[in-house]
Amino acid sequence: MNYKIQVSKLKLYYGDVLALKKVSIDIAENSVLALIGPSGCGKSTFLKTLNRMNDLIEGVKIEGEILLDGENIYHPKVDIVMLRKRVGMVFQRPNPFPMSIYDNIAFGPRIHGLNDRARLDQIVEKSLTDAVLWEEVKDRLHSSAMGLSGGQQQRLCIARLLAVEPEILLMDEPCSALDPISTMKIEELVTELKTNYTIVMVTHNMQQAARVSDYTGFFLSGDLVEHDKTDAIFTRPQDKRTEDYITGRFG
Ligand SMILES: Nc1ncnc2c1ncn2[C@@H]1O[C@H](COP(=O)(O)OP(=O)(O)OP(=O)(O)O)[C@@H](O)[C@H]1O
Repeated sequence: MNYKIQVSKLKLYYGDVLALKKVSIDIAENSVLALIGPSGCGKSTFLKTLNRMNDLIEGVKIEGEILLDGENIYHPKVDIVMLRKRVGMVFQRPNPFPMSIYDNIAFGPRIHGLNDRARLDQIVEKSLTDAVLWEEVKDRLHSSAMGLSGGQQQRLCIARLLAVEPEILLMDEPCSALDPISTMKIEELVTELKTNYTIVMVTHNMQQAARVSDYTGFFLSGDLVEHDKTDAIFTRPQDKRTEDYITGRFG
């Protein structure tokens, strides 16, 4: 098995509070890993360590190691802008920029120095096609992205990530603000995207974890209690706490 990310003995402190306690997990390339667990158990904190989003928070201290393609992403020489290009993130609430659909998608490539109009046109069409949004927006590319529905905005945010050709997509409860049909579209999209990307997704919805992920990790109070193939986690968990959680006995 080819591991895209290898996390070993990762600890994260917010000041004196230990929010991640020696988390170790290997994440297979071109797979979907779902992270489940009760509120406040450290899922989002863990997700953010994978593209160093926690570095911005004062008082955060990180120990342990995260390798991306074998290279430590916490090495002082790592270029964080390049890291975030490789490891993109989608948030709970869609956050399009207040500009046109086209400019949202072209934003990243332009920042990275691309200004050729024909090439940008191609990237915009490909990214929107890959995010299964092209057909819905191709006739209004120059209208404001703020006029899209919530579900369309979330797919736009995914298209915006794809435009800079990442390798890993981090998704923090990407469907929590969406209706059931938009949720289904994002789930179908995730299943398609894993052919080309490695995806790590936080979700509160266990049916969603069961539907879209290949692997599932269960967090509790900063511990990664158990991780395995999704099917194994949901049918024969090894740890009593995982079983209690997935059967709804707590959380
Ligand atoms: N910026 C911060 N400063 C201090 N403590 C924080 C910060 N962010 C998170 N925490 C704490 O770290 C712990 C883990 O939080 P985290 O947001 O990772 O949990 P979560 O599992 O994603 O929760 P939820 O499902 O509610 O989003 C919590 O106790 C939280 O209060």
